[in-house]
Amino acid sequence: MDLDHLDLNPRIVAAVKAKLKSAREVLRFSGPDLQRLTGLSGPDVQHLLRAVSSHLRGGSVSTALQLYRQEEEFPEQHQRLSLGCPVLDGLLRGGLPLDGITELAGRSSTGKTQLALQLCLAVQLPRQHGGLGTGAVYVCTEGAFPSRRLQQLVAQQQLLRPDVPGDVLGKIKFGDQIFVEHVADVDTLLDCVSRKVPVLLSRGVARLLVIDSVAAPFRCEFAGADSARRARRLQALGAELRRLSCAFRSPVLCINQVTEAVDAHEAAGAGGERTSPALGITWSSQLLMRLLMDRRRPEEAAPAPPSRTLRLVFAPHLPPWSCCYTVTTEGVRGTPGSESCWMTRQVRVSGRTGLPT
Ligand SMILES: Nc1ncnc2c1ncn2[C@@H]1O[C@H](COP(=O)(O)OP(=O)(O)OP(=O)(O)O)[C@@H](O)[C@H]1O
Repeated sequence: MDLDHLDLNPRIVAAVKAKLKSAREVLRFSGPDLQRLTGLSGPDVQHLLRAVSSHLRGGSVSTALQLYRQEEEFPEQHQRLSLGCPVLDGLLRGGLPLDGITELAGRSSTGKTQLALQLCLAVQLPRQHGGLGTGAVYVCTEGAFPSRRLQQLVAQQQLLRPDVPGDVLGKIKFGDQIFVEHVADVDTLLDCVSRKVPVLLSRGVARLLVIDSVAAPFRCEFAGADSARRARRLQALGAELRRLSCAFRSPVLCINQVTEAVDAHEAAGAGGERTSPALGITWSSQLLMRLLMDRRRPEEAAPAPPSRTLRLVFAPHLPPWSCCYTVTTEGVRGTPGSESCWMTRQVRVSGRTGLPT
């Protein structure tokens, strides 16, 4: 009997054993109830409760480092959705977190939609290959869903994913598990994420939500004077997306546009950044993680730097990194060996942030 192992006066143990069978049972009663039941005094009952709780807790406190190292014991908590590229997955420590909103921002033609489509295929793979074994919901707010490009990516899966056996890829009907919805305004978008998407997620037919793009309806609908109403709607959207993500342990990927500084003076005002994601601080505060894609135009700085770069702007669990990537017929791939910490580089170059190099 575990009551015998408690570090207590034998008199207290005997009184408890007369009425209860285990230490766990002790915690079902309040202090006064235990006094009535066992006939012990108030201080004796306090000793008893302290001894029982420390015995059941095991007497140890886990540090954050210990929890981090317990990855194998708690695989669910550490599960990620693979992006289908070992370089990008390595930088993201396995891929997208399942709880929270990830934003993928960038200029036009940087490859945001390409990466989102790649994720819609990756999510369908079994868990041992980095997927979640189910489909995706793709909400388009501007333009039509790129079905032809999706079919091309499906046909090229074997080349993009040589790590996945051909028979596993052959069995999956990739095109049948992507649920596409077109919405044109903020009301329809909110209605879609609060009524339609939960049905698909709750039935388990999808575990990834992509919104391409989140900025379009908000930019069209709200003029400058309407900023308070826009902020409220953005908060409502963010709250609903976070609720869905946490309730169904499903990553939410929101594609966002960027605003560009027109001259060096304006860029200096934005911390030296030429581009900044649209929708401002109200939207930024809804995010778990922000990724920024960039692509140099031919007319931009020579000697030519790498033409496409992906940057992790912020994430609570990751250092700030960037890497080069390519977009080919097969999909989006990080360039091996191109990874670097952009914050260190920025501090070295500008020396303005006050952080040590
Ligand atoms: N079949 C393909 N083969 C190779 N590269 C392709 C193919 N289709 C698209 N791309 C590349 O992807 C880029 C466009 O990517 P994508 O449509 O994802 O851009 P985006 O960032 O979503 O832009 P926007 O914000 O304008 O929608 C093109 O610049 C092109 O280089």
